[in-house]
Amino acid sequence: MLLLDILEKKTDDGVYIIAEIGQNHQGRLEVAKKMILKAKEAGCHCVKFQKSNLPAKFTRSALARDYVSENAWGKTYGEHKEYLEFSKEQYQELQAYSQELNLDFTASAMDELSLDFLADLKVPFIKIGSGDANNFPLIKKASGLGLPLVISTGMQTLQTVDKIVSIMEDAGKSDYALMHCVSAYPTPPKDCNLRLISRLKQRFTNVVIGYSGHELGVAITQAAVLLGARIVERHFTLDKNQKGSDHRCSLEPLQLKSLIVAIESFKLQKLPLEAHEIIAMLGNGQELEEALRYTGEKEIFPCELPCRNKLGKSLVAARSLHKGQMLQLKDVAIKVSEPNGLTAETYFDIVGKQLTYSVSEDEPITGNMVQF
Ligand SMILES: CC(=O)N[C@H](C=O)[C@@H](O)[C@H](O)[C@H](O)COP(=O)(O)O
Ligand SMILES: C=C(OP(=O)(O)O)C(=O)O
Repeated sequence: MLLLDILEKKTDDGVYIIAEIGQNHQGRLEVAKKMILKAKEAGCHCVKFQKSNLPAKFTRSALARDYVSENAWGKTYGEHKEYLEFSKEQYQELQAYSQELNLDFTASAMDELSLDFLADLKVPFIKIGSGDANNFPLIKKASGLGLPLVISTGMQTLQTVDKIVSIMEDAGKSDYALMHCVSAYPTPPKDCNLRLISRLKQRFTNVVIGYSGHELGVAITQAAVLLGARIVERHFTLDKNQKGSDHRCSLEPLQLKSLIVAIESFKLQKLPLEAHEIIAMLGNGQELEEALRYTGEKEIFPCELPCRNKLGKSLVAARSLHKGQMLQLKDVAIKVSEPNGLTAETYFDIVGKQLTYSVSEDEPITGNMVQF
């Protein structure tokens, strides 16, 4: 598999291309199959889905909230997400179909139960999406499965990325990649911050760096490869005008194919190029200049806040907790919560701290509830 060859540094040739089908299948198995076929025809190496166990990923109130949106597939957010989830049998069917086409098949594991589900399915690698990049217990568990990992870093600080790398080091794991990602749909060119790819490569010299892009078009992703990204992930759609939150920033089959043809024409051994060389080569003017401008250290960008508020993970009570109690790890779960609680990266910081309020099971733990 090309991904393993890249992760094990056995080749400096080839960029591994992931078509992120995600939830662009509209909840329909036959659409998902058609997308797999089209991704193969476009020249992708892998098709990827998103796997959630809803009560494990979301709190009850996050699932019960009204989802008033033109992209909603249900009245509540829970009904919407349920509509978009495939069953185990459907996953097996999609996996078998991808295997027939000689295409890697995987999904992002959006909670610990989904991680077990994907490991049982024997996927070739596990994707950890940006929403879980600060979910350290999930990442720790993933690092112990003996499967390669591709970890996105949208909506996170450099400190969080450092922590991911230290979890990998503690697990003795080298077959993993970090993806530069900005979680805004679509990401404006000025927020793409592509130079962070070079920054990540300098800081983590032994780690393969990739790019998971949410911008419009293909030029910025080509630039990411010219900066040295060895794995590319883009959302994929049969038609950008369909209902659904991700279609607009997705690539249609012809666009995806044009991206892959362009990447295949690059002389990878001569990379990375400097920003001015990339602009001269791709000639895409202002958008590319904006995307290649260094706008500072890796941090949570303002354009990512809507996504972080909606899908970022919080600390919640794993059981009923009482005022005065000293918190232990087993008391705390990590979920998307409505409203948000303390962000997931504070998980290990709250051990041994005293609760100043009682909290019911599945309710968020907020900063004012803990004596720091
Ligand atoms: C951060 C993250 O998980 N992002 C994913 C991957 O990029 C997205 O596909 C979301 O699942 C999608 O945008 C959610 O849309 P809605 O809320 O309409 O189901
Ligand atoms: C959220 C995901 O990806 P990214 O953070 O790379 O957009 C995902 O793969 O589910």
